[in-house]
Amino acid sequence: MSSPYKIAVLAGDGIGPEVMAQARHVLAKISEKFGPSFEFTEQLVGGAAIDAVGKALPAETLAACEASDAILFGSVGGPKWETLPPNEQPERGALLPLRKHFGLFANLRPSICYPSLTHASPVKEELIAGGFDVLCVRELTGGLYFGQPKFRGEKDGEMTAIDTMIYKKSEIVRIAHVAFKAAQGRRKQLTSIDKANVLENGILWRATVEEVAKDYPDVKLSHLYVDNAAMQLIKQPRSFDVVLCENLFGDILSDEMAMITGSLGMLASASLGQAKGDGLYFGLFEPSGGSAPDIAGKGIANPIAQILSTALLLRFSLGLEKEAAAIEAAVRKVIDDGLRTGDIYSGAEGTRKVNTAEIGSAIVAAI
Ligand SMILES: NC(=O)c1ccc[n+]([C@@H]2O[C@H](COP(=O)([O-])OP(=O)(O)OC[C@H]3O[C@@H](n4cnc5c(N)ncnc54)[C@H](O)[C@@H]3O)[C@@H](O)[C@H]2O)c1
Ligand SMILES: CC(C)[C@H](C(=O)O)[C@@H](O)C(=O)O
Ligand SMILES: [Mg+2]
Repeated sequence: MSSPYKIAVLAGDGIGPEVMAQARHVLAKISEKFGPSFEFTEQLVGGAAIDAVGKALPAETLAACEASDAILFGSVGGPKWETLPPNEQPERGALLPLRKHFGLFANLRPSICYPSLTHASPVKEELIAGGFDVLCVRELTGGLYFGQPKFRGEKDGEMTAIDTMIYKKSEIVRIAHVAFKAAQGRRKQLTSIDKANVLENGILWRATVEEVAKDYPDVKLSHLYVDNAAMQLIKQPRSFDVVLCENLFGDILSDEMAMITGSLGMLASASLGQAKGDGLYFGLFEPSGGSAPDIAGKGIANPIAQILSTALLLRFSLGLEKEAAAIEAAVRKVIDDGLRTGDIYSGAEGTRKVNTAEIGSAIVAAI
């Protein structure tokens, strides 16, 4: 793979376009400073696409993604489209089909609270003194999100809803390998999450992860039921390194991890398929949070999750490690310098409240 790299840009709805603008400034600076060039194709997705062409994932958008090296995604959804039939809504009509279409089964959500930001976390500061750094590895194309049958309607004389949780062993094996390999490159500790005391899925999940663990004797594996995990994350956040979850549990626990770092606006994510021959991955890179209708249009959203997702794109899909690291270092510097969007501003001494564009410009300048 070589420059110019092709990136499909799907900004979407709500704060999506606002934070995406800052990510684009960051990429422009990366080109200027380090040399790689990018070819962007901006495409409609989600509610914006419904409004423009009547479909959450237009064929043209999908074709542009297929012709790209990676997808940079903003966020989709919002109250405006909530009354549409479920399958036509932005999330189920665009985001889930994109994940499934490209086989993006591995969702990495690095949850990092910089030491200078611990005051913004709702957990007791002494519990994360020195920082918090946990990687959530979430299975993304299975479980309740996609299992069939799915049904909502009249059954046995009353309204009934059915969602089906299905995991094949092979799906658990491949995501477990991702998590163990990630742990090997970190603090060598893996916590696997399940509900094996109640769910058949949980029993298969735990037994399969135990089997895969034999290939990774250097990684210390432990298991937690998901309810206990939700509690332990608050009680002793620093006891975690890599956390492996099925799809729904990972969705929920990753928002919790994001709050430990101070805000959902800090949590980046990479959704990856199988590694290609060159060791790189086709992927979709997006903030873990949504379109934030409550703050959209005000220019105050935190663009850091989008900017850090862009760094993950450079690392995993393009192999531009030095450039990715430069973005991450710039974000850390700006946080250390005390700049804060409203979601991470607590009035602490030495900090200053800024808007989306101001923190974006500061990150560009720090690169
Ligand atoms: N990947 C995605 O596109 C994605 C992810 C999650 C939710 N959604 C959709 O977004 C819509 C709104 O969902 P929701 O309100 O439950 O979740 P949300 O993640 O949009 O917002 C939850 C809370 O976090 C805050 N927040 C999120 N991102 C922020 C940022 N960058 N800076 C500052 N604050 C931020 C919001 O202001 C809000 O208070 C729904 O339609 C939902 O389905 C989309
Ligand atoms: C919008 C929604 C479908 C999505 C999910 O549940 O996966 C989001 O919450 C996320 O965390 O990426
Ligand atoms: Mg979520």
